[in-house]
Amino acid sequence: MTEPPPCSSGVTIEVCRLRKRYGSTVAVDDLSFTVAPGMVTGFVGPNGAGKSTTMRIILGLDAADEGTALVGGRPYRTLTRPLRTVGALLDASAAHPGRSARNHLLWLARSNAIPARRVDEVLDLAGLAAVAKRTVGGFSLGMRQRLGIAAALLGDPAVVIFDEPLNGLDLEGIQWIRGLLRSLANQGRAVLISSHLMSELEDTADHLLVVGRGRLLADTTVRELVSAASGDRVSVRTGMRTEAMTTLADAGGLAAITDGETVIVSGLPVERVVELLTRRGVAFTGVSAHRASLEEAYMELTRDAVEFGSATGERDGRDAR
Ligand SMILES: Nc1ncnc2c1ncn2[C@@H]1O[C@H](COP(=O)(O)OP(=O)(O)OP(=O)(O)O)[C@@H](O)[C@H]1O
Repeated sequence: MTEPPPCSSGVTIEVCRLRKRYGSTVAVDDLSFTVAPGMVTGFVGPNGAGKSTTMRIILGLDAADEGTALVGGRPYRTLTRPLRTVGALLDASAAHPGRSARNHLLWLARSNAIPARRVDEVLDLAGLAAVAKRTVGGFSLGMRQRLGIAAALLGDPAVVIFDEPLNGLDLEGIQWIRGLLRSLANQGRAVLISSHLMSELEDTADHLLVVGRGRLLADTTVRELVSAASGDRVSVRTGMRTEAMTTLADAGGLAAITDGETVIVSGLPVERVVELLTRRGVAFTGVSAHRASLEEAYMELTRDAVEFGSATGERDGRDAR
């Protein structure tokens, strides 16, 4: 058995050996990670991977069966004025439809001893100043997301947690949230955002926590993840595919055709591929180290997670998307 990671306190979010079951469903399975300040950490995994459950446990909305989740070194439930430590957006519809945006934020502010002027600051920051007096019931999804984010930022927290903040937004809304996340991280805050789509996080997250079936599959940077999935493969553009494949296979490479003009070979460095093709007179228009897309890297990781579920007979099909 591997040693449990140290569960020290004092920094941002620390999740340590967390487990949660709902009946026979294992939602979170021995999950450990930390979320560092000054960067955007993407929490990504297929539907049903356990992201929301983990976030709910961190925020004291659900109890773990085992393990600990600390925010700023303490369990959420022991924070006296939680909005001043951690701001969260889990559900954009969690505001009373009959209240105005401003009143919704005012009661939240009062409950955490936050001065009323901060309400106007966050309304401004979220681009809602002009609609502050309108009732939330008439808000579009994008406006509700903005209100949820305004609420999360009320207490000027060092830690920010957003569950699927880009879900269902138009391009303008997505760009706004991306810029906001970047600036929150640049201000030194720890920012944790979830998504079931890797493509959403590609240009947004600095660090990635990839989960599948409640387990941590990767704790890595975008660059490391792509480089691990790219392997030592070399991509060759050539009109002489058969000759290229024979030449490279003769030299010990494992070659495969991917599309009309591309041969991917593994087991040979770029320089050796160029040398072999040149020596045998195989014409080519390009040779480069193959770079996997982030989506490919993600698919590779989460496919393994699905296979794991299938092998143990626990798969319920939700991960197969
Ligand atoms: N309150 C609950 N009761 C029973 N099962 C639950 C409950 N909450 C979550 N689950 C189950 O736990 C697993 C993890 O769900 P969770 O919502 O945490 O995943 P997720 O990664 O956030 O998925 P999504 O991307 O769809 O939001 C799923 O199999 C889900 O059906």
